Amino acid sequence: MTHERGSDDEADAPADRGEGHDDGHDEGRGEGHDDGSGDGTGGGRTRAAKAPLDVPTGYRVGDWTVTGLIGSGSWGSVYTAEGAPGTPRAGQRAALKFLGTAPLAPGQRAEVDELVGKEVRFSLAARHPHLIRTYEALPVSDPGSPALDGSVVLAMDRAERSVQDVLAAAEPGAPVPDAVRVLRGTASGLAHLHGEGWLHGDLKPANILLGPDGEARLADFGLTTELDGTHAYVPPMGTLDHLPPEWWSERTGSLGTAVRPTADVWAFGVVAHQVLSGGLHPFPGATARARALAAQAYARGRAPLRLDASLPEGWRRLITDCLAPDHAARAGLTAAKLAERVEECAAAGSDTPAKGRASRTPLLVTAVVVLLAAAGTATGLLLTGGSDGSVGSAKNPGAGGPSSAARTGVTASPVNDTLPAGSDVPQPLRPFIGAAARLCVQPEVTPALIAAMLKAESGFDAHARRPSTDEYGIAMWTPRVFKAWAVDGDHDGTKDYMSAPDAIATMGAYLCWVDEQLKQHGLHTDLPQLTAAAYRTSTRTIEEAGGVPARVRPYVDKVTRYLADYTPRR
Ligand SMILES: Nc1ncnc2c1ncn2[C@@H]1O[C@H](COP(=O)(O)OP(=O)(O)OP(=O)(O)O)[C@@H](O)[C@H]1O
Repeated sequence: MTHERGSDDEADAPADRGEGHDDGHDEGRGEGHDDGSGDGTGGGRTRAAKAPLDVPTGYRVGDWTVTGLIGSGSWGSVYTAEGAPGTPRAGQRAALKFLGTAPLAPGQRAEVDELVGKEVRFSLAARHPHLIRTYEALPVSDPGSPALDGSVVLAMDRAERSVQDVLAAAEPGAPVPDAVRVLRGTASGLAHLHGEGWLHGDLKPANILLGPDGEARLADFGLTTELDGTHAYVPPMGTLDHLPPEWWSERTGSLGTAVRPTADVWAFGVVAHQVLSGGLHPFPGATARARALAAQAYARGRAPLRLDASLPEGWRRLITDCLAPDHAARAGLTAAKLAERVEECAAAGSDTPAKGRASRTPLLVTAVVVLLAAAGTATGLLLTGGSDGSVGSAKNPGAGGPSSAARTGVTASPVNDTLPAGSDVPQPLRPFIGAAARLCVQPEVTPALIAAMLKAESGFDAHARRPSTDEYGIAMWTPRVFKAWAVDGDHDGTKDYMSAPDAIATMGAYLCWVDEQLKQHGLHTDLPQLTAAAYRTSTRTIEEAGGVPARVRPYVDKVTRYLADYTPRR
C-alpha cells in the first residue's frame, strides 16, 4: 500500500495515524498497534522489517558460544550462550541478541542500521540494577553466512523469564507471584531512565525480564530515545496494548513521532494492572486493536475507566493516575514520583486482591478472552505492539478478530465466504483470504474484495517488490505501515509482509478499519471502491475528497472489475 507521501500525507503514512482524529484506530506495535499486542503487539518506521536470524547451536561470537534460542522480536533474535572454554568468559551465562540487517532491501537497511545503532548505544549505556546489563556489542563478520554477516550481537545478562511469560501462566483475578517486587523494580528502572533524560518507548511485559534473583530488569532499548525538551521523537512504532491514547493523534514528521515521558507512565499503568490482576488488561477487548480502541474511547470521555475489582485501593489509585486520559493530566506523575508511589503502595502491603467484591464474573469472562488473545499474540507490534508488541501486537485471527468484531462481540461475520471456483484466485491463498474476511464484521470486506485488491496490487505475486515506492509482497505493504497493523496470518510467531498469509491477514484487518472509519465519516456509498482508494492513499484523503480521487481512479476501476469477477453469483 502506498500511503501518500510528502506534504500533509506524510503524516498519514503509518496507518493514518496522523489524521488527528480521535478515534479509533489503532495500532501501530504493536500492537502492533498488540503486537504485542497482545500486543499487540505489536510498529512503524522500519522495525517492520523483520529479520529473524537462524543461529545454529555452537555458533561462536567473540568469547561466546550459542546454546539455544530464547525468542525473536521485530528485527532480531535472542539466544542463550555460554562463555567459551579458555576465554575470560569461560562458563559465564549470557543472552545474545542478534540484531540483523542482512536480509533487508538496501533502502530499509539504512534505516534499520540506524535503529540498531541506537539500540546498541542505549544498551551499552544502561547501567542500573533494574536495567538489563549489556557487556559488549560484537559485530559479526561471517561471509559464509550471509544472513548473519553484518549483524551486531549484544551480549547481556541472561534473564530467567519475562513478565510476559509470568502473565501467560497466571490466574486471572489475582496478582502474579512477586507482583509488587516486579513493579518496584520496573518503576525504579524507569525512574533511572527518565532521570538520565531518556524514555524507554516500549515498556511492556515482554521487555521486563526477571533475573535468577527474581528482580525485574527493563530490557529492549530499541525504541529508547533521548528527550529533546518535553518530547522525544521516535519511529512510529510501539505495542498496541501499551501505547497511550494520544499516540494515535500525534503527527509523524521527519524526526519521527513525538512521544512524551508520560507514554512510559501510561504503559506502566497498563503493566501494573496486568501484573496485579493476573494478566487482565485494563481496557476491554479480545484483541489488542479492540483494547486500543477502548482506551481511546475512554480518553475521549466516551467510556469510564473500569479497573479490575480485585485491585487493592492504593494500587487502584496509582493505576488510575498512570492512566489519566490526557497526557497533561499525567505529567505531574513523573517516573521518580511514580517510583515513590509504588514504594508507598508496597509499604502499605496492598499487594493482595481486594476481598468481597461481587462483580468479578463478567470481567473474568472478558479476561479469559483477553488472555487467550494475548497468549496467541505476544508481539512486539507492538506494537506492539507486540511483543508483545513490540508490538504489537495481538492480532491473532485465531484468537479474536479485528476491532469491530471485538467491539460488537461478533467473532465471525456471515460474509460471503466463497470465491468462484473458476476464477484465477490461486487455490492456496483462498483459505487465508477467507479467514481475513471472516474476521471483519463490515459487510463490504469480503473475500472477493480482498482477492480483487491482491490482484490489483501484485497480481497475487507473493514476491512482488517495488522498492522505488517502498512496497513489497502480495499486498504491497509499505514495511513501516505493515508493522503498524501486522497480523500473524499463518500463526508461525512472526509477522512478515513478504509472507502471503501475514500480508493478507493484515490487509483484511486494515481494510476493516478503513471501512469502519469511512462510515463514521458519513461515507456510505461505493464503500468497496472507497476502501480500495483509501488503501492506496489514506482515509483522510478519501474523507477530504468525499470520494475516489482522480489519481487512484484507474486502480479503483481495476479493483472494481476484479471484484465483479470474484463475487459469487447467487
Ligand atoms: N537478556 C535476556 N534474557 C532472557 N531473555 C531475553 C533477554 N532479552 C530478550 N529476551 C527474550 O527474548 C525474546 C525476544 O526479545 P526481543 O527483545 O528481540 O523481542 P520482543 O521484545 O519480544 O519484541 P519486539 O522487539 O518486537 O518488541 C523475548 O521473549 C524476550 O523476553
